[in-house]
Amino acid sequence: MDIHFFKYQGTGNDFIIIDDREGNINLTTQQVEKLCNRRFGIGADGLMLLKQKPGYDFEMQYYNADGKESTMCGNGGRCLVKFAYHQGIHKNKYHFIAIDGPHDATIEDNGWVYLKMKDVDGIKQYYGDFVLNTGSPHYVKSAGHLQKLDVFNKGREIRYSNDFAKEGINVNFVEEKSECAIFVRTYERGVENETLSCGTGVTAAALVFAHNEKGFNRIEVQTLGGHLAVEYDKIGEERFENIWLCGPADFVFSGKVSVGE
Ligand SMILES: N[C@@H](CCC[C@H](N)C(=O)O)C(=O)O
Repeated sequence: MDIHFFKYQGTGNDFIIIDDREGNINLTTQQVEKLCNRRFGIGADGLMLLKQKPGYDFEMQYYNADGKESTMCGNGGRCLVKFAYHQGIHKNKYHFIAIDGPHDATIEDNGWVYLKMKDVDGIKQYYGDFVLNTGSPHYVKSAGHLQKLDVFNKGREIRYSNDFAKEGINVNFVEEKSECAIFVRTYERGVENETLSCGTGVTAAALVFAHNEKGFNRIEVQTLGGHLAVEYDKIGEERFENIWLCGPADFVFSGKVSVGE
C-alpha cells in the first residue's frame, strides 16, 4: 500500500505527517518505526496523524520514532497546525485535541506557530534537579558549557536510571544565558537520542528557569535547531497557566511511500 506523506520540521525536530481525516490509516509499530528510520524509511523524530474529531478543528495522534504512540509533542503540535493550514483548514485560532487534552494555537504573520500548552501544577525537586510534566514527562538539569556536553550519554544515564527506566523520561540540559534567555539540549525518550529541539522540553526548562518575580513572563530559548520562546503566567510558587510555546514550523517535502500490504 502507498501512503501520501508530508514532512515538516519545527526547529529541527522533524515529523512525518499523514492526513487520516478519512480514518483508514492503520499503521503497526514496526511500520511507523521503519517510516521514521533515517536509512530504511523517510526519517523523522516522530510521526503524526491528522484525524477528525467532532467539536474540534482536528485531532493529533503522535508516535515516537520507536513506533509507539506517546504523550504530547510540542513541536509536533506546532507542525500539525501549520499542516492543517496548508490543507485548507484556516482559522484565526485553532482548537484541537491531543492525548493530554485540548490545545489552542495561532499562526502569526511571520509564520511562527503559537501553541497553548496544558497548565503545569508543581515542579518536583529531584536531588537538586527538577521533574515536571508539560504534556510529556521531563527531567531538567542545569549545565555549564552545554555546547560541549555529552548529551547522549548523560541523558541516557538519567532516562534509564532506576526511578525513570520503566515509564521513560525526556532529559533536558539547560544553560542560563541571561535572566530571560536559556540554551536547552534534550535527550528524547522514544527517539532514544538527542534531538535538535523538543517543544515540551523547552517549555519545561523555561518554567523551571521562570523569573516571574522580576517581571518576565517570556523566556527566549535557543536549541541546536533554532530559536523558540515560551510565555506563561506564574500563579504563586507552584502553578503555571496560559503557557504558550512559540516558534517556526515549516513544510520540508512530501511524497508517496510504500508500507507493504
Ligand atoms: N519532541 C517532542 C516530545 C515528543 C514526545 C517525547 N519523545 C516523549 O515520548 O515524551 C516535543 O517537541 O515536545
